Amino acid sequence: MLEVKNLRKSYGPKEVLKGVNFKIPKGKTVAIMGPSGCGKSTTIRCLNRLTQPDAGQILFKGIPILELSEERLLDWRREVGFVFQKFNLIERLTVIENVILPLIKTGISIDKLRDKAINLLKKVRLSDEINSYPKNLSGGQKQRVGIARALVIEPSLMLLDEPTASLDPILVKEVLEVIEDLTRDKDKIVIIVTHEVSFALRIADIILLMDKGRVVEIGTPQSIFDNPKSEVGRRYKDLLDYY
Ligand SMILES: Nc1ncnc2c1ncn2[C@@H]1O[C@H](COP(=O)(O)OP(=O)(O)OP(=O)(O)O)[C@@H](O)[C@H]1O
Repeated sequence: MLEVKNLRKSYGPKEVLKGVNFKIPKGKTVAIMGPSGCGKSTTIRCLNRLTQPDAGQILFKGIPILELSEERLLDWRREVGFVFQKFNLIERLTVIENVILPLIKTGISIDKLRDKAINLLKKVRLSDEINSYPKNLSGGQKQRVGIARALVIEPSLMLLDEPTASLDPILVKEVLEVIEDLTRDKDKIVIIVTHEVSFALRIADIILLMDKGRVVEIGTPQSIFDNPKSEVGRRYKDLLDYY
C-alpha cells in the first residue's frame, strides 16, 4: 500500500504541489492525468525522491520514505523502477548492458544477470537487439529497453513518467502494448503519468486526476468518466465522447 499525505513542493515563489493526497492499494495500476504543468511529474519524482518535497509524508508498506537515511534511501531506490520520458540510456553500452546496469554492483553473477536481462528483453519484444547500441534503435525500441531496465530490479513500485511523450505516434502503440503486459502482473503498484486517455481507460484500475497542484478526483475509470465531478474530469469526458 502506498499513501501520500499533504505533499507540497515549490520552486521559488511557484507552488507546484499544494497538498497532494492519495492512497493506492497493492497490485493496482494508476494513471495520473491532468493538464500540462499541474504537477504530475513532480508528484511521481517525489515518490523515489528524485525530487525532494518541502513537506508531506509518503508511506510505502508503512515505511516513511521521506525520513529514510542515505543508506536506506539506496535500498528504497532498488525497489522502485523508473521509466523516463527521454529514455536516459547509456549510449556507449549495448542494450543488454543497459538493462543489467542497475544490478551490476549487487554481487549477482554476470551469467545470472544476462539470463535475467534476456528474459526481460523477450518480454519487451527486443530479443533480436540485445547486442545493439541505443543509437541504432528506434525511439519505441529505446523506450522498451528503458522499461526492461526498470523491471530488472523486480520493483514493487513502478513509475512511468509520460513514457510515450518523446515518441513518433506510430511507435506509441508498441510501447503501450508492453506497458499493458506489465500491468497484468499484480504484485506491484504501477503508476503511469500519461496523456493517452483511451489507454488509461483500458489499463488503469485507478485514475488520479490532478489540477493546479492538487488531486481533484480519484477513482475507477468508470466512476470518473461516467460522472466527472471536476472541471478537468469533464474535459476528459468530452474528449472521450469526441473519440
Ligand atoms: N526543476 C524545476 N525547477 C523549476 N520549475 C520546475 C521544475 N520542475 C518542474 N517545474 C515547474 O513545476 C510545474 C509542474 O511541473 P510538472 O513537470 O510536475 O508538471 P506536469 O503536470 O508533469 O506537466 P507536463 O504534462 O507538461 O509534463 C511546471 O510549471 C514546471 O515548469
